[in-house]
Amino acid sequence: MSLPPSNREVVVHPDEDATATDAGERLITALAAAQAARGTASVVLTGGGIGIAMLRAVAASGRRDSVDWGAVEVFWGDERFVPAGDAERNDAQAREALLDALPLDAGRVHPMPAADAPEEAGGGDPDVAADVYAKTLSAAASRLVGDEGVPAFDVLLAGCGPEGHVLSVFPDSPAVHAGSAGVVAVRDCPKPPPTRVSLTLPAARHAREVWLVAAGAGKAEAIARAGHGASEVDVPIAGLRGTERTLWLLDAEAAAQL
Ligand SMILES: O=C(O)[C@H](O)[C@@H](O)[C@H](O)[C@H](O)COP(=O)(O)O
Repeated sequence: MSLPPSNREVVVHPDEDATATDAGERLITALAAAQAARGTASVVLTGGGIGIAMLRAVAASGRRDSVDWGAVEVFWGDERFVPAGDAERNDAQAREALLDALPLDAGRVHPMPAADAPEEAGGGDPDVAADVYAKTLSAAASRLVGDEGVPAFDVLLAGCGPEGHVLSVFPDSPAVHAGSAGVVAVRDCPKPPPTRVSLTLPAARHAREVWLVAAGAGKAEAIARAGHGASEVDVPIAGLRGTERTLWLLDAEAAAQL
């Protein structure tokens, strides 16, 4: 049984659009505040409908340029292990929704290896891809402050599935039993595509702020179970916890059973 984080806040919105818009505005605020405090900012992006919708909200925001995007480090919490540029890739969807419109420093954008990358860069084998990304995180941890080889990300974003998965960590899966902070290969994922690369929950917990962004009645039961003390093995949502803040941005349907 995992204890609900004492630093968890829940904000409920009327609908999915309002949730995505608020999440986008909050992300702008958080990244600008991190830069004011530390000169740089880091964000871990995710995939899924609302994970991408909130990036579109950032792109459309009149406050977008309050962030010095050239000093933002971009990571992914999980990725589908498919060829680069495949529309199924979370980074491809993020680039189309927001990143390609921003003056980012390409050297600070860290996509997870694609299935067709060169072998030594993680292509062809998701376990090698996971190891390559773990090295990427370890190098970043020396720049961005962190321990166990994982940066103290300023904001880590996560969506969730109807059974409570977050990132590509599913209930009672090898990934959810990975007890250390790291990056793992995910095979036979219940949500297609079947092969993925994902941060473990302990790695996600290195983030200063962890935000769950979710909408729709289909998420309500898992969110309620996580909110009422379910274990992270049974409901991985329950394992989302930031070192400073845990924020759930939900629409009314997703929050209905809390
Ligand atoms: O690669 C992925 O698919 C995501 O990382 C996944 O964790 C997603 O965030 C949830 O499944 C929610 O997706 P929806 O918002 O589309 O329901």
